[in-house]
Amino acid sequence: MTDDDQPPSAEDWLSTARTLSQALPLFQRYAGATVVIKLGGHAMGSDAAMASFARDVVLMSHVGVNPVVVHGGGPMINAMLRKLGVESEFVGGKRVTDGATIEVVEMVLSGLVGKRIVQAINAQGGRAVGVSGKDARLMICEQTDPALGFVGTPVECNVDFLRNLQGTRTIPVVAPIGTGRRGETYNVNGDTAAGALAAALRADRLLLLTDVAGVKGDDGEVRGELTPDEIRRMTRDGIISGGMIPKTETALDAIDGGVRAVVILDGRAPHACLLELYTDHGAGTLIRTPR
Ligand SMILES: Nc1ncnc2c1ncn2[C@@H]1O[C@H](COP(=O)(O)OP(=O)(O)O)[C@@H](O)[C@H]1O
Ligand SMILES: CC(=O)N[C@@H](CCC(=O)OP(=O)(O)O)C(=O)O
Repeated sequence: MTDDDQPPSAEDWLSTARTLSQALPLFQRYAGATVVIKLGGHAMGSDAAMASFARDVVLMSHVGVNPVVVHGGGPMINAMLRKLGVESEFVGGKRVTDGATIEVVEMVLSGLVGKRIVQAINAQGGRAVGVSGKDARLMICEQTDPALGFVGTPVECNVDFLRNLQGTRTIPVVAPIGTGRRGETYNVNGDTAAGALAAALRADRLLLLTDVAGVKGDDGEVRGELTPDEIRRMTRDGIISGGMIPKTETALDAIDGGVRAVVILDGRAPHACLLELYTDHGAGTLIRTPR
């Protein structure tokens, strides 16, 4: 408060107290829950948008949620590969990753992108640490397909390490880089990594933040809720295609693996995560098995 500021009046205090007492039961909703948030490269906007995302994650942590952030960074990898003159192509939504490419992928994800998120969260008063699937053998992978080179599928996730961090209210920020049993480095699709970690943690929610408002039906309208059967039918009919396929596949695998519900939502929308968790209408498309 500066010398010129008036202290808040009793009415102001009362009004704030009323708002807080209304908010408290709402925040009980996810107290103690584990929420895995996948922040895709296309959902990472300006510094202001990143700060807003970070504020939401810190608020979640303050009200008792255990957030685990898993990030992508495809566009940032593309930019660095271009600068270095390294060609790369995607097959089935995954980057064909040779020996030169994996070095750039690891450098960009673990170095640039991960630390940008860590710094943003810490600047908002949170305590974040950046790790990759290599740290504490968090994500052991096998090669997905020899044709894709160093692309890995997680086969073992040692999440005790994440639980220990949660015990000290530290927010893990995970880069989707895995390690092989013989010490290889693997590039893991960010959605796949988030789904595998969410399943291993038996997370209450997996939020996949992307650049569309949710999963759209054949009329172009975003569906508020879909069941795994509806997702399978829409994929068969070609209504779900392109970059949405790895997301919905991740959602189905995560639900099979014990995650209670998955939400695909627009990470560029202000307070997307808070709106999803703390409003009755939620945000994006909720995917879960019918109760
Ligand atoms: N049924 C659908 N509903 C919404 N988006 C879809 C659908 N089918 C395909 N898409 C495409 O999937 C894209 C999201 O995937 P992608 O761009 O790879 O996301 P990210 O970079 O966040 O991982 C959307 O921008 C959209 O073009
Ligand atoms: C195997 C594979 O494709 N890995 C991704 C990892 C980053 C990622 O998934 O980033 P987004 O979430 O921003 O798309 C890649 O190399 O681009």
